[in-house]
Amino acid sequence: MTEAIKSSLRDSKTARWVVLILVSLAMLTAYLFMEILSPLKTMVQNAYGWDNSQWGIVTGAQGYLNVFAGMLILGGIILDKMGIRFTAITSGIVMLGGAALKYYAFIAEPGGDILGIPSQVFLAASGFAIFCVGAETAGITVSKILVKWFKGKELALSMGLEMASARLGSALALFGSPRIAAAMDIPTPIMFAAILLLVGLILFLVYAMMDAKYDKEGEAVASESDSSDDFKISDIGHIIKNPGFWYIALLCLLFYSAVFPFYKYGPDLMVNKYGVDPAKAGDIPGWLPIGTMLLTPVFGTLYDRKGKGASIMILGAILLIVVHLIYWTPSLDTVGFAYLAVIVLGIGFSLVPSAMWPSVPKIVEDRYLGTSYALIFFIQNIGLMGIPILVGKVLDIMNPGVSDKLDAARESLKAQGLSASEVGDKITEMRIAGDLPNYDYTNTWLIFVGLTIAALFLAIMLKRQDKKSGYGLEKPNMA
Ligand SMILES: NCCCC[C@H](N)C(=O)NCC(=O)O
Repeated sequence: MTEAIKSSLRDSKTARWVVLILVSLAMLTAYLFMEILSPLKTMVQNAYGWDNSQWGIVTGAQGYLNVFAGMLILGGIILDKMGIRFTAITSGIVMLGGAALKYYAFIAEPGGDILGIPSQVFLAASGFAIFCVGAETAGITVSKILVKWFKGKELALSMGLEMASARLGSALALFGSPRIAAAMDIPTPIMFAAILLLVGLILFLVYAMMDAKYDKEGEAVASESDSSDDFKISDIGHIIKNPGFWYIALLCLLFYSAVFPFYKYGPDLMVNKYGVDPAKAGDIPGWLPIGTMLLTPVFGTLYDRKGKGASIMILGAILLIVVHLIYWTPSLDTVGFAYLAVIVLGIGFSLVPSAMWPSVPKIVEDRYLGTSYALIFFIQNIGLMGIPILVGKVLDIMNPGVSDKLDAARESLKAQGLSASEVGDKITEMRIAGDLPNYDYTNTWLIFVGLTIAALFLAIMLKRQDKKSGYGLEKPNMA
């Protein structure tokens, strides 16, 4: 390896793998924190008395700064202007800062209101919004890192493995978080995840040292200054004139809105509809990222070799409709159906991204690629913000009085001097025993059904546009 380092760090397979491991593990910690609260919805509501709208405010915080303050776009510009090392380390620090604020909201249990929102909800949402700025920026930075080190080598493989590692982070959060919370208390898994983010930041620092060494060799200058991946405001005008871009960006919005918010509400659906123990609420949704880790590279290879990208997206959207119809249908209320649906969701959630992301370069010119991905993520974040908020609001409207009954029980337990954790446990017991009501998700779940039907419509439109414009989405990627 020493010889290889002397010739060029990038030429060393070992060095490339070290880079891949460093950034993949850093992204694992980011995705882990992203979902650390998701499987705790039932517990959080039982312990702190949040209604569903407040849950939506916190889990939808992903987009507040990324969309409204344009931080995702700014992150892209910073990446291009300040470079990979600065952006990777800064995004690590931003994620950690946001995570610390979110942890504070749970450990300090601040009383009172901020801007008419309970302080705990406001601070948890603010922390998550800040964290998500760092996480999205880290995501685009890592893509650029992989291009820098793997272009012309094992690029697709490296991207697939990095994504698999990120998915593992989501799975660990979904399986682990409720167990830790049940054994200790709600703030503890959040604290563990924040500590892991610190490890992620250290990994970015180690990477920065390797990157600096590589840049010193001079070879990287040409590679990093390859402007095809850069974000440029002036490119936006060209991109938005392309109808194919709109079909794929809107498909991305609808499709991801039907999947990522499932992490935020799926565990609570498992408790309320399927009677799952809240300490295992994330177990069934947790199979989704595990399934996608295995299947996405398989479908990616299929697309590379056989093509049919637009058809794959149509099939993925159809599967998603089936999934959400299963979760919606009131009579399909046994755990077997919940597992069946999550398996089908795993297949759908592997099919669509494996065809969607590699299709973008077929629709937009290479020189607009960096800007296009940033814009697609920007549009996607509108859904990742709006859908959790909408679902929470509709769930409250569809379940009049349920939150009030839970509140009344909580107040009387608090008056007996019980801590938030003890109150939460007691409320959970009473809900399991049927002494307190559960939330009925039936009507609310139609939002997800509607999103997937709209996604199917867009996938069909994309295929038609492909025929018209000759993007080559149905053609293999490999010659
Ligand atoms: N809850 C994770 C949000 C990640 C959003 C990110 N912009 C993204 O789409 N990444 C690709 C993926 O499939 O995770």
